[in-house]
Amino acid sequence: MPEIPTAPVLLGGEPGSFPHSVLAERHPAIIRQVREAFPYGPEQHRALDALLESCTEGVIEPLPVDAHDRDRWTAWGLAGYAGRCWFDVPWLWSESYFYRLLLEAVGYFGPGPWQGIDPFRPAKLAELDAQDTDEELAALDALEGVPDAERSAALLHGSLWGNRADLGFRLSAASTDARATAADATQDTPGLVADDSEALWSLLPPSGTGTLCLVADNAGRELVPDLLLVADLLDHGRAAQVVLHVKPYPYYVSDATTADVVDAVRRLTAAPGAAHGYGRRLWSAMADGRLTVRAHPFSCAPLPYAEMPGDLREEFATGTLTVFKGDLNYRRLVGDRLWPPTTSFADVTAYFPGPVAALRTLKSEVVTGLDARTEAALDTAEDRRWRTGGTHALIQVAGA
Ligand SMILES: O=P(O)(O)OC[C@H]1O[C@](O)(CO)[C@@H](O)[C@@H]1O
Repeated sequence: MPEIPTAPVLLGGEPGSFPHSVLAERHPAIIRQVREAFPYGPEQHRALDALLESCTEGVIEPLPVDAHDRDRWTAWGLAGYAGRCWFDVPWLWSESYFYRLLLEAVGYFGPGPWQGIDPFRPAKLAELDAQDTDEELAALDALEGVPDAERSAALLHGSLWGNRADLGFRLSAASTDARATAADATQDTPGLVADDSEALWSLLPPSGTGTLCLVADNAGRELVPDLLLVADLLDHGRAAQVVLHVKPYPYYVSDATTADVVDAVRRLTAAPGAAHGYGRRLWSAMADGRLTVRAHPFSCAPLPYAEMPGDLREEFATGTLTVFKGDLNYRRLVGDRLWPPTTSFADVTAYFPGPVAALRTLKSEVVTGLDARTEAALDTAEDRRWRTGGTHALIQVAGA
């Protein structure tokens, strides 16, 4: 029997560590940002005050008794974690539950007039409306007439590096330039620390029969290039069907929901030039069922994908390829553990029920599948910053 590798689960308790800074600094900053984004009433301000106190100095509070998803969270570990310090439980769990309680505080789950109002929507829309987005869309015109393989590769890289568009990440990266280009990687270290793109293309041949499951990450300037890639794969027969997995409710600040997919497709259809054509084709693909959107509750679970429920496992099993976008999905795919970076990506994703790929910029310390030379070069050039700075990326594939 093959040995299943393991490594310590990331916790948030060590002062000075990256997870600790997320819990101690990023979460209070997110509460501030949300408070300033809407003219909330006194009840919501009081609830946000209470959450701030709880998540910085208090303990994990249970959900209200009438919460619609109390049983689900109990099954996801709340029963064992309620009453414990936020910093002492798995980092993935405390981050995830923080977003659940933030939505509770602003009345997102209702009942009441604030039900369904996404507290992160103003930031998401600002990003979609930014001039940078216009420029990125205008650049699509130059791809018209380019050979298929070249255009598809450009769109794959657009989707990959689009993962830097993460509004939560930028709250902590404000002092650095989180939008810096791939050329930021020093001369001795590659922008792409692993590149299995050939294996990825081999799983999506232009035969027109495959189903791609794309597990989306951020809305706005990540989702737009994801959708452009989807349109390209459908247009050129590399996928007959695409299932886009989004979050059932706002999460990790900028994670995409169905409303964000609608905004992104509308943004494309309203654009001039080639972008408009991509938007129209996506619209048609949604209308005739080639592109469907899925919002499974487990997409917002505080658990690794190794613990996914049977229905989701069956769904992924039917896909020709499942692509996980972004840092958080990567953490959940490989388990949120401090792996030695040379741990095999194939070994840690061996539980997955079909071919699987990760497209991700590195924004947390979780990484697998590097070769020893690359790891050593990165450590020498950048100490540990390469793991969290968002300036490096990877394309990894298993089960090809
Ligand atoms: O949007 P992404 O790429 O999933 O990144 C989420 C970010 O949030 C974190 O979980 C920290 O809050 C990091 O792992 C990552 O930087």
